[in-house]
Amino acid sequence: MADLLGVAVLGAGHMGADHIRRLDRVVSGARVAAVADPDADRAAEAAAGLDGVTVLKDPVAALDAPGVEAVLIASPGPDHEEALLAAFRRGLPVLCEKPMVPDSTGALRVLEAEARLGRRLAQIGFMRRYDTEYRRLKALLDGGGLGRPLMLHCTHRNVSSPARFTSAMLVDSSVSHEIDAARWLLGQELTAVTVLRPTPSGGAPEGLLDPQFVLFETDGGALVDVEVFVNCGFGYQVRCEAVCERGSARIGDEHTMVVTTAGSAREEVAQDYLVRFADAYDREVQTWVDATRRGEVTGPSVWDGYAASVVAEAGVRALETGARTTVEPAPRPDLYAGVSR
Ligand SMILES: NC(=O)C1=CN([C@@H]2O[C@H](COP(=O)(O)OP(=O)(O)OC[C@H]3O[C@@H](n4cnc5c(N)ncnc54)[C@H](O)[C@@H]3O)[C@@H](O)[C@H]2O)C=CC1
Ligand SMILES: O=C1[C@@H](O)[C@H](O)[C@@H](O)[C@H](O)[C@H]1O
Repeated sequence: MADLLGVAVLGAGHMGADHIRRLDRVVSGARVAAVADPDADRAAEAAAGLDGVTVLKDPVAALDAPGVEAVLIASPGPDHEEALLAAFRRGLPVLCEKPMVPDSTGALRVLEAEARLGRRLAQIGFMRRYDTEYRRLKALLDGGGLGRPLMLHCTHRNVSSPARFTSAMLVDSSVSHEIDAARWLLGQELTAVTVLRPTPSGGAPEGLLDPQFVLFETDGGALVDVEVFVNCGFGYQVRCEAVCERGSARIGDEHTMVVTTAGSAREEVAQDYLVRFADAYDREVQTWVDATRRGEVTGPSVWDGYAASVVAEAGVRALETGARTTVEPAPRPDLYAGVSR
């Protein structure tokens, strides 16, 4: 391996451009070796000023560009499967943004492909596992001092949703974070889901079912509820309160700045995930680079990505039918026994 890990970044949109900046200027031990985006202008803009980088339109060709030793996938979710399978064929380590693959059949193909290799190559971008507040909550729950967790109450609000955001994406893109966080925090699998939909907000685009109220049941007898509201208009708010037998703990209120002026004080609310989770993304990518340079794969696994897709797909069916829907995952391959829960 070269002194710096050569990374191909596929997709140079919001997340891809931010990860390119991070690889170039924030994390140590890596460099951007290739940038691919079908939108050539976007790729060129994101790669501007970087030395020794190949800029292409074809994401698969980027994997064969000079100096590429690892891949960061930041294309839209439905494009992840092709990129993951192409990386696996070349034996390249991957950090893949969430959702790993939004449809569970495609996610299963990726799971089976990695299991056939017999070794882990991919880490999935559930960055909340690297957030300081989430890690404190996880340590508290694991410590057992508050007793058994009974419920998680979660809030996930975005100022506005991107163009082409669908009602299903509130579940399989936005709530995919809570699905992973709940599995990780509780160490339990989500077994059933119900989605309720109030009259949509007047601030939501025509036809978008926003907000939604999602209720999960777990195999450990806990309940997880999520208010997801992606056009709330006022701020990016992600909260989680764990209610346990002997106490409760809440995260999500810390990321703020209190501004005092002219006789009053007001709290500023982060406007998007790039601000709220900046530290988490930095830690996630640094951890991935360090592990890759050691020849290891750590963090959320392809099994975690698959599990999130199966749960989210049941959630989308629950949204469409209004019925409580059970989650029916494929068996967990031996490769993932005991991995990162
Ligand atoms: N971890 C997190 O908090 C977040 C994760 N994401 C995830 O990051 C991924 C990208 O999302 P955004 O950057 O917000 O989308 P975006 O729409 O801003 O950018 C996507 C880019 O991918 C390009 N693209 C389309 N097809 C491609 C392909 N086959 N190969 C390579 N590039 C392709 C598009 O031209 C566009 O430039 C998604 O999986 C999304 O769910 C997005 C926001 C936050
Ligand atoms: O992953 C993300 C986006 O794709 C999603 O659209 C947002 O709702 C989330 O807050 C953000 O973290």
